[in-house]
Parts: sequence; C-alpha cells; structure tokens
Amino acid sequence: MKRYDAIIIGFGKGGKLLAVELANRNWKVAVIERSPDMYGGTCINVGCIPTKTMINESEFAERIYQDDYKKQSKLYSLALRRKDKLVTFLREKNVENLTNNPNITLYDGTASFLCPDTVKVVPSPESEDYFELEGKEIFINTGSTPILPDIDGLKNSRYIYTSETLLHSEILPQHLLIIGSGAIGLEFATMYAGFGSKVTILEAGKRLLPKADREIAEYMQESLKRKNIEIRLNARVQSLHDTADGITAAYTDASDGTPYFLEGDALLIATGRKPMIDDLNLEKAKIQVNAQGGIIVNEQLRTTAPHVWALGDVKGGEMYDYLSIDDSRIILNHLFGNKERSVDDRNPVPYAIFTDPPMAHIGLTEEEAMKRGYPIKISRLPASAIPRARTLQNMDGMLKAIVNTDTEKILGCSLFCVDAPELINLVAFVMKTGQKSSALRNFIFTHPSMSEGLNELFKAF
Ligand SMILES: Cc1cc2nc3c(=O)[nH]c(=O)nc-3n(C[C@H](O)[C@H](O)[C@H](O)COP(=O)(O)OP(=O)(O)OC[C@H]3O[C@@H](n4cnc5c(N)ncnc54)[C@H](O)[C@@H]3O)c2cc1C
Ligand SMILES: NC(=O)c1ccc[n+]([C@@H]2O[C@H](COP(=O)([O-])OP(=O)(O)OC[C@H]3O[C@@H](n4cnc5c(N)ncnc54)[C@H](O)[C@@H]3O)[C@@H](O)[C@H]2O)c1
Repeated sequence: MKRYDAIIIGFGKGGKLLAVELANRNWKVAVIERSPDMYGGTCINVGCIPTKTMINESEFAERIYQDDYKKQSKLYSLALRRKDKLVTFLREKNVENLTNNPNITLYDGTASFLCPDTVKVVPSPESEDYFELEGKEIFINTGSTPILPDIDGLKNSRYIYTSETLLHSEILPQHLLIIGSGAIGLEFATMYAGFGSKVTILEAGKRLLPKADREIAEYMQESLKRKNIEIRLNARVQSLHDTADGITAAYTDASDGTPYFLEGDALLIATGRKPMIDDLNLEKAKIQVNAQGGIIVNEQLRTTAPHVWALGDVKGGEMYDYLSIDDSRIILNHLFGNKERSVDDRNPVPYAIFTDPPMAHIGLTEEEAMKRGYPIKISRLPASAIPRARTLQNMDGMLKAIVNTDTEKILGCSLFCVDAPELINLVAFVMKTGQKSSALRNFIFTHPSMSEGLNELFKAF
C-alpha cells in the first residue's frame, strides 16, 4: 500500500490549491478524482465559468438578434463551442498545475474510507479492481450534487436537465421551464431568455430570493418580467409528463389551490445542491454528518475523525467558489501558520447572482437590521442616476445601503445594477477593514464608472 503525507479526495477548488501548497512544502500528496471530465472541479467544468461565459454570450445575442429564434439558435451553438473551448483550456491548465509537480500524484477513481487513515480507490465502476492508499492527513473536497425533488415522472422524462447537463444540449429550447428560483434558476433563466427562449420559473416559496433584501428582490422580479422571464411563486409541482414534442408540468398554486398545466420543451431542475458524500463510506472513519448530509467540521475545518479535514461544498451551508478557496487558507494557517484563522472570522461574505443586471449583496438586509434593533438610516439610488449605466445602456436597477447611525458603519448593501459583482467587493473591503461609510462617500473613483455611484449612494450618511 502506498503512503502519502496527504490524500485529497476530489480535485475541487480548495483541494487543488491545497495540493500545490502542500507539495511545495515537500509533502507527498495524492489527489483522487472520480471523473476526468471533472478535473479542476465544479467551478471550471459545470459551474461558475461555463455559466458566466454563456450569460455573457447571451447578452451579446440578445443585443443583436432580439426576436429571431433561428439566428439566436445559431449563436447559441457557437456560444456552446466557445464555452467548451474555455472549459477544456482551464481543465488542461488545472491538470498541468498538479501533474507538473513531482510531489503530486493524480489518481483516477472513486475514493471511500476503509478507516480514518486509509482510503480505497476504485478506478472504474465497471471493474472490481481497486487499490488502497494511506495518508497522514486526509482532506475531503468532494463538492456537491444537484438535489432532485421527488416529483412523479421526473426520473423517466427525456426533457429533464440539471445545470450540469443542460449546457451540453445542442437544442435551444423554445420554452424552458425551470423548477427553483435560487442562483442557478435565475442565472439559467437570464441565459436562455437572452438567447430568445421563453422562460417560466416555478418556485415553491412565496417570494423571490427570501434571504435577499425584499425591495431589491421585487425590483429584480419586475426586471426579469420585462425580459420574458415569468416567475410563478407558491408553485407545488406534482407531476411531469412527456408529450410528443415536450413536457407538461402539472402544478398547484399553494396560495389558492388552483391547478395549472404548463408546457415546455425542456425542464431544468434547480432546487438546490447537497453535499457529495454518497460514495465516501464516512462511517468507517467515524466522520459525522449533519441532518442535511454536510460533513460536520469545527471552526478549523477538522472533521470528527483525527487528521481528517473537509473543505468546500461537502460541508453544506453556503456554497461558493471563494469559500472553498478560503477553506484551503484556513487549513494552511492551522498546518503551517499562526493558527488564528477560523471560519468565524470571514463574515460578512458577499454574494452575487449573475442576472442582467446582476444582483450582489453583503451584510444585513433592511428587515434583518430592523429585527436586530439597530439605529439605521437607508439610502437608495436608481441605477439610471449613474452616468456609466447610461453609457452601458443598462439603466435597470437599484442600489441600497444601510448604515448604523451611531457607529456610521455599513451594516448591509444590496446592489442590483450592471457590474454589481465587482462593486460589492469595494463595499466589502470598507466593511471588513472597519472603515466608516464616509470612506465610500469621499473616495475618488474613475469616471465614468459604476463605482462612482457609491459616492452618491453613501452621500446620504
Ligand atoms: C451552475 C453553477 C454555477 C455556479 N456559479 C457560481 C458562481 O458564479 N460563483 C461562485 O462562487 N460559486 C458558484 N457555484 C458554486 C461553486 O461552483 C462551488 O461552490 C464550488 O465549485 C465548490 O467547490 P468544492 O471545492 O467544494 O469542490 P468541487 O469543485 O465541486 O469538486 C469536487 C470534486 O470531487 C469529485 N468527487 C466527488 N466524490 C468523489 C469521490 N468519492 N472520489 C473522488 N472524487 C470525488 C467530483 O467529481 C468533483 O470534481 C456554482 C455552482 C453551480 C452548480
Ligand atoms: N452566482 C453564484 O454565486 C452561484 C450561482 C449558482 C449556484 N450557486 C450556488 O449553488 C448552490 C445551488 O444553487 P440553487 O439555485 O440550485 O439552490 P438554492 O438553494 O439557492 O435555490 C433553490 C430554490 O429552489 C426552490 N425549490 C426547492 N424545491 C423546490 C420544488 N420542489 N419546487 C419548486 N421550487 C423548489 C427553493 O425554494 C429555492 O428558491 C447554492 O448554494 C448557490 O449559492 C452560486
């Protein structure tokens, strides 16, 4: 049996960064990945990168061929090719980063625990062959997988997709149905509407983005409507049936019990993701999981088994690329640094949803700040008031900030405007460095830029 200083299960975001850092410190590292199509993990293969590439392509398609489905279809195929090219480039780069390092060995296969320091690797599901590896430290970085709700007909339909499969389909849907209006549902809706598909989202909840600022979520809902994206809230999907040329979703509006039938030619399941623990045999290592199947870790990311750590989506909770990266920093800090980093010291964490315009948020919403009894003042700025939004011909949206009137510190900020995923990082920087809101009011920004809008937004405080 081969022995390593570190075994990393899953070639995901945090794991690949950790592998290189450990190897550069002369650790012998084994990385185990179950699928060569997933070298480099979710983000570059089926997550952030392909989706944002396609959203960018769709914005371009929308501008030039707004109502011409045939021409849009052609652009969709070309966009898929460009997306595939980028994904292949990044995947190859990711593999090179590991395989060029003499201290790293990349193994193809599915890993499972035999005991806390030994894993079994099955290279191919078709064969009974396997080998074992022993590690002084083991890092679980197996990511997450789509949740498939228990809906009649879902398993047998030919028209059902997940975010991982829809972007391999060559046919641009005429009418895309989406179940779920979280980040994935909204981003795919934006993408396909941009390419000219009609999009209808069926969301079980009573409001869009329940954790977002209510006012901003309402702006977004109105904006999506103008883009041919219909959102049906309170929707309880009971069954799905294939027809000669598509799929019918039968659902009930839970607010009044009215039954509906909706026809489309493709249906995306976007009802959340769950930690990928299925094959790991965690009991053999006495690694505990929570009720949602997330691996339980302490604030240093150690699991309940000695010398076994977990990073990224497999812990459950918030699932973002940058949290997996930060998890790797925390682990490195505990292995080689001053041991001061913790998952508790990184809040507030911003997020962004890449609709058109996109929405980004950090900190508290207005409702949350009120509930906590803070003395607050609120400022709002329509995106159309920012000259850069006009030069970009994207004036849709609203910016909103909440400041504590006693401390003059920013409590929360929601930006629904072009470039919001970039702007929110400026706000995050001010919040995390403990500066007052006046830092943004008086800062010199380039012109014309969306950042200038922050001068205006924070003028009120
Ligand atoms: C469509 C989509 C869009 C997204 N967009 C964004 C975005 O814009 N911004 C953002 O921050 N986040 C985004 N995310 C979330 C982000 O992609 C994830 O949070 C991040 O990639 C998780 O990385 P990870 O380190 O947990 O592992 P992953 O990158 O998921 O890697 C896990 C790897 O482990 C492998 N594996 C699993 N089980 C085993 C096993 N038993 N043995 C061996 N290998 C195994 C898997 O094949 C996979 O390659 C998006 C996600 C999706 C699905
Ligand atoms: N831009 C980004 O950072 C980005 C982009 C995509 C995904 N992600 C991450 O990926 C993860 C998964 O995203 P997601 O959008 O699938 O999950 P999500 O949990 O964010 O949203 C799922 C939505 O589906 C709804 N839903 C669940 N079951 C339903 C049902 N049976 N019928 C109708 N609606 C139902 C929920 O109410 C919720 O609104 C999230 O953690 C997300 O943060 C991030």
